Amino acid sequence: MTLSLLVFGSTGQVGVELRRLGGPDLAIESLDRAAADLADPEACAARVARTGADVVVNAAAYTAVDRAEGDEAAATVVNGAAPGAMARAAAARGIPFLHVSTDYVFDGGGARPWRETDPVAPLGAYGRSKLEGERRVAEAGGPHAVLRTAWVHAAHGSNFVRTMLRLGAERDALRIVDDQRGGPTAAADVAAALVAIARAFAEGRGVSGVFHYAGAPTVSWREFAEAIFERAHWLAPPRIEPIPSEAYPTPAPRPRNSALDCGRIGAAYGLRQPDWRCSLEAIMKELGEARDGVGA
Ligand SMILES: NC(=O)C1=CN([C@@H]2O[C@H](COP(=O)(O)OP(=O)(O)OC[C@H]3O[C@@H](n4cnc5c(N)ncnc54)[C@H](OP(=O)(O)O)[C@@H]3O)[C@@H](O)[C@H]2O)C=CC1
Ligand SMILES: Cc1cn([C@H]2C[C@H](O)[C@@H](COP(=O)(O)OP(=O)(O)O[C@H]3O[C@@H](C)C(=O)[C@@H](O)[C@H]3O)O2)c(=O)[nH]c1=O
Ligand SMILES: [Mg+2]
Repeated sequence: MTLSLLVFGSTGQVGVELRRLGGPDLAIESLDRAAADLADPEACAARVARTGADVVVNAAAYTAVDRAEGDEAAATVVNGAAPGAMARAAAARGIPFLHVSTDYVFDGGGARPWRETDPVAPLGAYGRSKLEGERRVAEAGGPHAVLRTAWVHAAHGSNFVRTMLRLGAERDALRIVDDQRGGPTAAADVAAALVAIARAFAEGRGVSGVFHYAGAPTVSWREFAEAIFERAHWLAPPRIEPIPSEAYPTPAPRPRNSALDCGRIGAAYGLRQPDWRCSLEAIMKELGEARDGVGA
């Protein structure tokens, strides 16, 4: 059976990877900012209200963590009010609404991976705005899934992998935070999980709720940076100096422990934590081939 998705956020990391999954079994209509601006929640809701798609997926968000500190009202419209309005429109049609959220809803305390039942306490405006979205999506009352993921990266877009490769080419040494730990997650793996959940809903096997889904093993940003440079064969790797968070001040504090326990999504949907090292191989291959002009 062909599954049809209406996707908001076609130009983002997850949006691009969702489009790549389209094919005979998966029809994807995706909307960019010009087609659906989440700064206008009612316009987005109206778009949902007239869709013929089986499932709506929101991959759009205000993701500039530091910028959100000085722009919280706008971030909260995009990350809170808009998903809420879209989810209510989906609920009115009886179609499932899939939404993506973040590890930054947690305060980063403790050392064990966070469960969906653990208390949330965001440290900054981005996390607060995303939490608002989670709550409004649940309150809409329709079939829904909120996928909390972390440290999303891809061969395209704005992410830590591309930042490291850019800085690594410019400098001999990098100072990287070593006391924030999490699960790097490839956008392609997030997209595949969203499609699996959408298919489950279409087949009557959907389970509503919040689900954690992040890559394994858990590492620090410093360890992730080293793994990136190990695979960037075209670069002379920079020296990496491990630093504490205090040595890298940012407008928004980041959680120290943002590891996510992904047991619930395994039980509900049979989805296992992806090994980010395998996914990173594919991303580095894509970046290497782009450099070599393969496929250009
Ligand atoms: N990046 C990460 O590390 C993580 C992301 N997430 C969540 O995953 C989801 C996908 O993130 P990711 O793919 O990384 O996002 P990106 O930062 O790569 O892209 C954001 C997307 O949202 C769109 N967008 C932003 N503002 C608006 C707006 N006002 N109207 C319409 N579209 C808008 C952007 O469009 P444009 O190109 O026009 O700017 C772009 O398509 C988000 O919900 C995010 O919160 C969760 C954990 C980690
Ligand atoms: C560039 C750089 C960053 N860092 C640190 C800062 C920060 O703690 C960490 C990662 O930097 P970033 O700016 O990529 O991180 P950030 O934008 O906070 O990434 C987050 O984005 C949002 C959207 C999410 O939802 C989160 O899951 C998470 O992926 O690395 C260094 O220590 N040295 C450096 O040279
Ligand atoms: Mg960032």
